[in-house]
Amino acid sequence: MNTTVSAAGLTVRYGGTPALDGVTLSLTDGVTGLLGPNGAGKTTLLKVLATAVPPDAGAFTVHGEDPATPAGRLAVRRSLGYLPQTPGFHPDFTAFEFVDYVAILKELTDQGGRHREVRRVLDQVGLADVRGRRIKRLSGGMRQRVALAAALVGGPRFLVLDEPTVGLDPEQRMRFRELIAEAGEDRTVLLSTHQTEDVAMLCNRVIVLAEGRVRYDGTPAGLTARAAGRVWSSTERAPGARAGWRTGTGTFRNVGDPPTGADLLEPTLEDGYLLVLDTDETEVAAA
Ligand SMILES: Nc1ncnc2c1ncn2[C@@H]1O[C@H](COP(=O)(O)OP(=O)(O)OP(=O)(O)O)[C@@H](O)[C@H]1O
Repeated sequence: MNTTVSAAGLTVRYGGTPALDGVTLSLTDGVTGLLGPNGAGKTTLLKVLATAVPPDAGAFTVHGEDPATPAGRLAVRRSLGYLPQTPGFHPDFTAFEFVDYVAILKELTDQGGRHREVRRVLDQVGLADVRGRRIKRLSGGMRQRVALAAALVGGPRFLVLDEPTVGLDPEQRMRFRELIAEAGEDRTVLLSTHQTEDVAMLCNRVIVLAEGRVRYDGTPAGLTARAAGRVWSSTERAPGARAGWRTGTGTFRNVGDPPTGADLLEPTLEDGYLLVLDTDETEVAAA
């Protein structure tokens, strides 16, 4: 598949401390999940790729455009949809007014066409019925959908989503998965999340970031496979476990180094993620 976003050596330092430490990656169309512990640098990476923060070192291109140049930056911004971690809503705006405002910033100048586009994206995220309601009167899940509509307006080819499913109930999260999967069918989506389940269910690729560096870059199945033979069940707390807890059935579920003859269980992507964070090794699948 064609590379749409290509980055090499991206570095951002805050007061000398690197938040991003030489990140190299390339993205294609589809949904790529970005996982990492708190403070790993996920939001910083997304801000750089969304051209909100310039890197201190390294470079990247989006659809061949280089945002280090003024013309390239404009071209990247025109093809970008960004859902930030804390969308800056004006609470007195209605859902329609907010998305329309973002559409104006995205230079959709023809009012008739723009209003049609705003109605289209609000419809797409299931907010057609409440588009005239003030944002302060919407639920948290509805506000997230307004933010997604704002990211989708204008049909961007590169979508950057920073924890879009945080705080959503299971039904809303499933609805979001549908929308994100749909968006990824014909564009590049980079999705930062703490929900390993979201990554397992909708991403074709996953990048794990820790301390500003890429620790894993490959398929979700490959990340899950990292935990093969390393998850087991026991009746007592296991000393070799990196993590272990008593489940609802009364037995312990352990992840780590099992004893010989242990009762092995099917690993999940979360198990693989946990074990990747435990090592200093880096695994990057061939592009
Ligand atoms: N504006 C800033 N000034 C100083 N330090 C910052 C700033 N923004 C981020 N950092 C630091 O950079 C590091 C990476 O932060 P970042 O927000 O990118 O991580 P994250 O992976 O998104 O974390 P989380 O999962 O908690 O959202 C952290 O140590 C953070 O404290």
